Amino acid sequence: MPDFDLVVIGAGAAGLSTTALSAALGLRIALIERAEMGGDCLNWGCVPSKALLAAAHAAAAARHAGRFGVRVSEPEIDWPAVRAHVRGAIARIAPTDSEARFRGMGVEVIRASAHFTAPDEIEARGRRLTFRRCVIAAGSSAVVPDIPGLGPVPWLTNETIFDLEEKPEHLLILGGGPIGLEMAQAHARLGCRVTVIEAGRIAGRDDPELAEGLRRVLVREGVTLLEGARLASVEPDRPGLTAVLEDGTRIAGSHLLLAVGRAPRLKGLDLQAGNIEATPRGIATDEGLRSLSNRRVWAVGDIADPRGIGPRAFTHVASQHAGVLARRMLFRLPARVDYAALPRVTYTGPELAQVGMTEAEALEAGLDPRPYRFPLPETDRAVAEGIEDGLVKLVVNPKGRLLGAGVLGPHAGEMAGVFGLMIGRKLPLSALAGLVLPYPTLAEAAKRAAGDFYAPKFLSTFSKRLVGLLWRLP
Ligand SMILES: Cc1cc2nc3c(=O)[nH]c(=O)nc-3n(C[C@H](O)[C@H](O)[C@H](O)COP(=O)(O)OP(=O)(O)OC[C@H]3O[C@@H](n4cnc5c(N)ncnc54)[C@H](O)[C@@H]3O)c2cc1C
Ligand SMILES: NC(=O)c1ccc[n+]([C@@H]2O[C@H](COP(=O)([O-])OP(=O)(O)OC[C@H]3O[C@@H](n4cnc5c(N)ncnc54)[C@H](O)[C@@H]3O)[C@@H](O)[C@H]2O)c1
Repeated sequence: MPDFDLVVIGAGAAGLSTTALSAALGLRIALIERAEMGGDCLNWGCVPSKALLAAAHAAAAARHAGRFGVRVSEPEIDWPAVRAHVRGAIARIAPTDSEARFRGMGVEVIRASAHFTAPDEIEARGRRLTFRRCVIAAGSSAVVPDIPGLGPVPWLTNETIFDLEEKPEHLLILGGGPIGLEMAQAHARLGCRVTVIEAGRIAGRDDPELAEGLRRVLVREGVTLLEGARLASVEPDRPGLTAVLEDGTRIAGSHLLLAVGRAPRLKGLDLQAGNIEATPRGIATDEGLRSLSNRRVWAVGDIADPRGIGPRAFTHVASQHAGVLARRMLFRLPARVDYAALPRVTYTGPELAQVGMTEAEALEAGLDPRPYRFPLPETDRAVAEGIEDGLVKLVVNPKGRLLGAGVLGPHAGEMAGVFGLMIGRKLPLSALAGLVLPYPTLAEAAKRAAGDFYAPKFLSTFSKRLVGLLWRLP
């Protein structure tokens, strides 16, 4: 008889969702966490970044109030108070992820580092635990690239940037993905000089038209974006550092944030002892998240690398994984991860939201996509609120099925749910085109874009003739 029905390694978003579901269904569980309960999302990811952005957006709103006839002077940034707001947001949410809450569910929470000692055994804090099933939810951490001179430079990652006691004077950010862009705008709006060094183009996974709109906003707000730029080396300075690009450009900065992607936390798990196969992208699983080599073991969240699909580092994916696991591992029903309707949002102002495929991805998949666009500033709500940037772009197949949708606009992430529902439930585009939306809302742009798909048929010569004929009837 094993010690536990289930051992979960990692109490981040993925491990906690899995544990909560399994505990509610009566399993005997050990949850092992070596650092903070709540993992990256609560402590060093989503929550602190969104809290910092909220402070930054408040500063931007104050700066722009003048155009509505509301005059305020340049906002003063009280950095310790901003930090207190960030810490406060974490503290407010922490009880939900706490050891006490999970102990209350009957879970044994062990605060230690876990590693495999056998295919059905784990060791934590010198204690050996046997299990019937094990779920690896050890997450990912920031990639630290091999850059000459990086050693002596005090670089930052998401695990340290939220603890800076003083506002950075000139923040250099390596990488223009979601982390780089969110941190760039947050710090720029809070009064720091910011330079982003991006090897490709910013928001490289998002639709280029939407990324272009975001680029304009960031540049207007004073962020220096160096795209197609390669960092050759860094040199320590007192204070700060100098970044040297391959073309010889030298940029002096006070701090350097590394935001060039994530790597799965495989080290220290002793996967070999557990007979668990892994790739550099994570634990190799089937599409239902079960290890390919050890059938007692499953992987969820950032560390899972489902075959042919690959990892996706989002908190909502961690919850989706827990749902797949519950169906497959607990109820033995067929279930697999499916990202066809997956939303992702970069929480800049404006937000950049993408659901499902971009036009380029649909083209690559040979789906003959048709793009339909509507600029947000053309909606009455945008006019009333002085919104000058934004776009809705729908990617539709020839039969009128939504394959993907992108929105650049204020609170764009709030529109993502509707698109996710349409793609996930395979609703025809007419469902969106015919939707009665409250007036005036920015979401009307999505309805107008959908309407353009039907406009040629609706306004055709045939339709006009038909109406003409019907009009003559008594
Ligand atoms: C700056 C930033 C902002 C983000 N913003 C968003 C956002 O707005 N929206 C969104 O959806 N996603 C966001 N993400 C991504 C999101 O945070 C991750 O996808 C999510 O946290 C992954 O959850 P996880 O449980 O897989 O991993 P983690 O949260 O990393 O949890 C894994 C846990 O396992 C523990 N662990 C590791 N190894 C061991 C071991 N051997 N023994 C015991 N414990 C171990 C770790 O200490 C950790 O607590 C952001 C990420 C970052 C870095
Ligand atoms: N709002 C959100 O949902 C949110 C926010 C932050 C992070 N995340 C998650 O975390 C993941 C990681 O984010 P990220 O921004 O670190 O990684 P990323 O992989 O999304 O982007 C990294 C960027 O760095 C660039 N890059 C890589 N090496 C470089 C180098 N040597 N020099 C210059 N540029 C280089 C890449 O071209 C890319 O544009 C995201 O993909 C996402 O899944 C989500």
